[in-house]
Amino acid sequence: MKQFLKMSRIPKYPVAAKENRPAISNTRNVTRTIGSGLSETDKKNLLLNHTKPMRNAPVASAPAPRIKRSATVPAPSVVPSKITKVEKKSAAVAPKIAPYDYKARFNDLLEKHKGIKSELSELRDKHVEVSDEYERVKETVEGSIAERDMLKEKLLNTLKDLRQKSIEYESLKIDHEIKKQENEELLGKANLLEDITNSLKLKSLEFDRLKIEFDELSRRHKSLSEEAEALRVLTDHLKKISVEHDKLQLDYKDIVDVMTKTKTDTDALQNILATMYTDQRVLRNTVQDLKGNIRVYCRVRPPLETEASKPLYNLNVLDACSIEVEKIELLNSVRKGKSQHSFSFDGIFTPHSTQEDVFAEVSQMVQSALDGYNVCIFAYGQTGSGKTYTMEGGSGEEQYGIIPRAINMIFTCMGDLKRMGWDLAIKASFLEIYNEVIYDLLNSCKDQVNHEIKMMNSKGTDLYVSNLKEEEVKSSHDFIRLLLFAQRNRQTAATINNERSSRSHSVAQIKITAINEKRKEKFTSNLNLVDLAGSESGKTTQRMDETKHINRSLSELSKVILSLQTNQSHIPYRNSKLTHLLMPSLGGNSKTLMLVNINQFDECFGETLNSLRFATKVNSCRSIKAKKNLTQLGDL
Ligand SMILES: Nc1ncnc2c1ncn2[C@@H]1O[C@H](COP(=O)(O)OP(=O)(O)OP(=O)(O)O)[C@@H](O)[C@H]1O
Repeated sequence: MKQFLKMSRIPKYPVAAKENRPAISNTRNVTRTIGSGLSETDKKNLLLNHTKPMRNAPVASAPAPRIKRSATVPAPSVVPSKITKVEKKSAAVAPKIAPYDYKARFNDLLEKHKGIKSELSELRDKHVEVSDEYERVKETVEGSIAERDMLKEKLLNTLKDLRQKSIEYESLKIDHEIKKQENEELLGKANLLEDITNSLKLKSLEFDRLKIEFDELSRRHKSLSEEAEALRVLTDHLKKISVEHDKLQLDYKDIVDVMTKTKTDTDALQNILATMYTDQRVLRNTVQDLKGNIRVYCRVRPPLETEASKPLYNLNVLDACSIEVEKIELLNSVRKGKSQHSFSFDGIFTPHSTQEDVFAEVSQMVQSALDGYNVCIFAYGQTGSGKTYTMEGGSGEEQYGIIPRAINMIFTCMGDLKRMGWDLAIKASFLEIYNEVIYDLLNSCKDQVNHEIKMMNSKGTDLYVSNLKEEEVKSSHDFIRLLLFAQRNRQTAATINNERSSRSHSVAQIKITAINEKRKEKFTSNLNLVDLAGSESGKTTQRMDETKHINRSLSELSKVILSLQTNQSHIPYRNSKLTHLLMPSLGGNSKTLMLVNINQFDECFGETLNSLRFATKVNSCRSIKAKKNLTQLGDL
């Protein structure tokens, strides 16, 4: 009932607006209504009404705090009637105070006032709490409303955007559709293009192949054109040749006739030539026979530059064949006075004579060897008189001595002889006789084998040296190579044995074999080219043995020549290796040429006289006639 009364006294003013509230102490009714007028359910409803809009109210609806709430509060006019009823009811319950008892009634009222006052105070506290809560809720609601408004705006914007995007999407969709169509169209075109590209590729390959074929054909065409041009030129040329051929055939017939006649003439001429050559040989031989089969020439060596200061004896060349040597002895010497001697030979070579001059005379002897005679050419004289220079010569063709010139001549004449039907074979050997021992100069082996002079046949007309190397020579170059090899071998030996080359006889043997198949003739001849050891007497005992051998072989040579001169029945060839070896070249069936080499030095006057005297002796043996070694092939 109390509560009901409290509720009926709810103030007319809205509770939320604190500042607008009237002062509680001024209105007793209002205080009472607020302190006890609200039930718990009302309070809850009141709270819910304030909070509900936050959760459940639509965002768009604005809060309506006071006006609506105040509307829910019962109008003040109604409240008095209700209070009246309540007072009536409570009056019925409370002990009845006598109306006159004012004091009691006053105390009762005081008590009631106190109760109402404490209730009012509680209500005030609660009101404050509720107001605070309300303010908080209000703030939250306002924040939520602002947030809601913001979200609403955002939502609106988003919706706008969405609408815009949707429009754009629609337009994009349309675009996409268009693009899709276009893409499909393009795909179709691309497929078409791919087909076209593929077919173009095939065409390109075909084109390349055709280009290669075309190039090949062009090249062939070009070469064929060139060939055709060449053929055309050839055809023209052939036409000309054909015309010339016809002409030549006619000429050929004439020439064949002429050649047949010429061949007959040539044969006749060849016969005449062969006869003439034979006659010439006979004549040459006759001349040589008349000149003598042993011929002697004297050669005077010119002093060398290094010898310019050496005193010379007088040497007068009297004519082409005679010289006079003269030495005036000093007054204080043992042999005082003038020593003058004259000598005559087949020819004199002065210090000015060249190698060519010498060979011009000697070549007749080489010719004799080519004509089939055995020939021996030897150089005699004291050491250093120019024997080796005369026989072998110096370096360079101009300085060539008799040996290289002889071989050159043989090979030059070989061509002429071949034209006359003679085939020549040349063999060469080189040996050295030192202290009566034969050394093979073509054998470079240090272990020297034993060499003996032996007879070729029972007649004893031909000799050979056992174990001697004999090389076939195909050209003068071959021969020069062998000559140089022999020279080197001789020099090596000379180095081992000092001055051996001056103290030994060196022999170059050239064997010529000629065959004329047509005339059935054959001959062999030996050309011995000898560089004798120095003829002077030994000056030291160390050289005595050598000198003995040299002197012996030279005196044996002298003896042989003298025996031949005096037509002795026994010729002592075998007394020395030298004479034995030269037997076929010195004997009746041979031609011999001796070159006596002399110096013009005063100190050599004695040895010069000895050499000239020996040469004179040899020169006097000229009576025996040489015989050609010719045989008929049938007799071989
Ligand atoms: N007619 C010449 N003209 C120029 N120099 C020459 C002539 N004769 C010889 N000589 C030179 O004189 C020197 C001696 O000559 P060579 O060696 O031929 O003498 P040799 O009699 O053979 O001596 P040996 O008996 O020692 O062998 C050499 O240097 C040679 O070149």
